[in-house]
Amino acid sequence: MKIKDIKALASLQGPARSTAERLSRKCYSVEDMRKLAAKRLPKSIFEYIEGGGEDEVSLRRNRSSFDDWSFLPKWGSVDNLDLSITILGGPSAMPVTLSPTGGTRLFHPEGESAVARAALTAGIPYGLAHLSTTTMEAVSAAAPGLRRWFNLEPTSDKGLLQAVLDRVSNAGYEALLVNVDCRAIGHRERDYRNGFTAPPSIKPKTVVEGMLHPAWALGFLANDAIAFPNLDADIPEGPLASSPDMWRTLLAGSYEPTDWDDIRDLRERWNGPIVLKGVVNANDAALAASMGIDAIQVSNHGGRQLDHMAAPLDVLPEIVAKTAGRMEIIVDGGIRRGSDVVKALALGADACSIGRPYLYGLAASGQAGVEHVLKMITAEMTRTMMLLGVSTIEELRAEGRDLIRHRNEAFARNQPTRIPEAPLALQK
Ligand SMILES: Cc1cc2nc3c(=O)[nH]c(=O)nc-3n(C[C@H](O)[C@H](O)[C@H](O)COP(=O)(O)O)c2cc1C
Repeated sequence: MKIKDIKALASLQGPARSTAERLSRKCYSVEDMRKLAAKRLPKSIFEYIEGGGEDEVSLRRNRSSFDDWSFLPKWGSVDNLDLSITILGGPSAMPVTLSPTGGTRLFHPEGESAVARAALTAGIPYGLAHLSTTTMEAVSAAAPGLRRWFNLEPTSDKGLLQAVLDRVSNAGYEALLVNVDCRAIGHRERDYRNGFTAPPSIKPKTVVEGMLHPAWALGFLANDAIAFPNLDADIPEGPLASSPDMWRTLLAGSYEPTDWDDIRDLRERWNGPIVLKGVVNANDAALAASMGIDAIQVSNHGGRQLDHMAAPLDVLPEIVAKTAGRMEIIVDGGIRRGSDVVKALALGADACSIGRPYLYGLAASGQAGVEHVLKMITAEMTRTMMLLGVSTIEELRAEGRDLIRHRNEAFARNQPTRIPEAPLALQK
């Protein structure tokens, strides 16, 4: 080889000029971003994101359910590939939304505002947690123009409920995401073992963890203490931010609708769309549709609540059949690739939602990290649809069941239809 050939081969890269460029050089998947987040965060904080309830069976199933489905691509032209959809009466650049996550400033000082700006850049809706660490008004101000949904933890006190609904509406949130899977808090044993409290309390272990993760610790100490300001008006006992037991206090029950009457009541009070989040039971989905609920988010809370719960993808076909187009269906839990979104849509979902993937991005690199995660998912969806042979989401959903097959279905098809006769020699 001549010197000039070697020179042509050597592609020396200069230093990255922006965080986005740095990420695009070293982060090719959500899993890569997860590893970056794991390096940046103290173990107890990272495991708070990662963990699930009890033995984490729901958590693992969420992921494995996607591996059970295989693609059957079709050959044909793919023109003007378009990922955009209409969901809850408005546009989204792709069939992905950002699911609410409480305590977000624990992971990065810019917290929910950074997530909101990234969602705006990507052109997709963001569901803000009632237990967010930034006020709903500040998130609105950070990303005007963003389609904002609010994750309501309803209270049985109707006066208080109405005050929260008025505040949510005044702050420009168009839809409510109402939890129906949090009547008790899941037993997240990683958190207990790690001594995780929110806000983090200072123990010798916390100091050591902070020293080992100086970038996180500096950001954490230089910014406002973690608090849940959306609750300020409605928690009579004062600043929950100072109580290490606040998660348990909050989720002990008083914020959950006790039954369907509360959902009916909410339907009458709120003019915009309502999404029930945490439905996996097809009968509940049908009941919600009959009450004029606009959508459900089929979800097991990312495996963080009830363990041994069905994976959303596994129950999706049944729910789609039972609701028969009467409501929109969003699916979350275990989505880590654009191809996962394509699978859920092929099975009849209208959109998917993600939690941990965008938190990994946020923890690793703030707004740029969330944007990079969304760019990767967009690129993966685009590539998957191209290879599958579909150009639009409408086409994907219409042809869905012909383009995807469950492993048990494939196995059943390959089984002989009758038991073969024994060879003559053995019949005697
Ligand atoms: C750290 C963390 C906090 C969460 N907080 C909330 C919350 O406040 N309200 C809620 O409805 N769901 C919450 N979720 C669940 C997500 O909205 C979503 O259902 C779940 O993360 C989806 O699964 P995935 O993380 O595998 O994408 C939280 C999830 C995580 C990881």
